[in-house]
Amino acid sequence: MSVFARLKAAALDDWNSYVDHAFIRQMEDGTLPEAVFQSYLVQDYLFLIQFARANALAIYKSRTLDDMRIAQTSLNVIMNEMNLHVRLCERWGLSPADLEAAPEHRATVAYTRYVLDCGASGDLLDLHVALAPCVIGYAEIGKRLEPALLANPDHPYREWISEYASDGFQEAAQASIAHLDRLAELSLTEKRFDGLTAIFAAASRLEADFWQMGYDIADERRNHPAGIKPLGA
Ligand SMILES: Cc1ncc(C[n+]2csc(CCO)c2C)c(N)n1
Repeated sequence: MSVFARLKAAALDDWNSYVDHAFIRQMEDGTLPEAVFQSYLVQDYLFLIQFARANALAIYKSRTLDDMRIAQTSLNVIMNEMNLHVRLCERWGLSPADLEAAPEHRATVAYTRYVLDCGASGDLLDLHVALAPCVIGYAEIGKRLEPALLANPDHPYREWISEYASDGFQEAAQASIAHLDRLAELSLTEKRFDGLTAIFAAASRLEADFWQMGYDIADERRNHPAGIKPLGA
């Protein structure tokens, strides 16, 4: 059993609250309101900037060139992934500069700084366990949503789904599962497993909160159309 499979089994409720969130179900059947998706995507751009930093931190925390290359590859994947955000946001009249200038929502701050702190205060295994729900979860979600895309080529979220269902992302997730096993061989003890499960469970819950944030920003906007500017507007 891979370390990832053990972590997922140990934190299954938190994992499911993330990969089976209402946001994913509504995306699957195409009923996710566009305003919710938009709010999510703007924050996700800001999230990716911080995750680029987390991968830079992974290079700093690496002791071998192999570990460095893995973080470097991940950084490249993130830079590519941001093109999707730029492309989709352009259609709503938002430039990359607009995206970068958007205020971070508290859910974005909570998740990204939590991961960065796992890496700053822990070792490379702690950091990669904190990063695992992000990489592996999105690949699992992409695969789950792929049939909806095949059934409807005009699916409103086709670009997003095909990005995460793509071979590139599926391979990145497999590489991440294998890398966790290699890191664990060096430093995972049974005593450490509970602490790593706590990190994995927390990151999964923060992913679930990230989906929820899309609805919260859209609600805040609806309730204060011209008034108080909500966080992450
Ligand atoms: C909230 C949130 N969680 C996960 C991802 C997906 N993701 C982020 S970085 C990366 C590749 C790193 O190797 C992947 C797959 C996202 N976009 N937004």
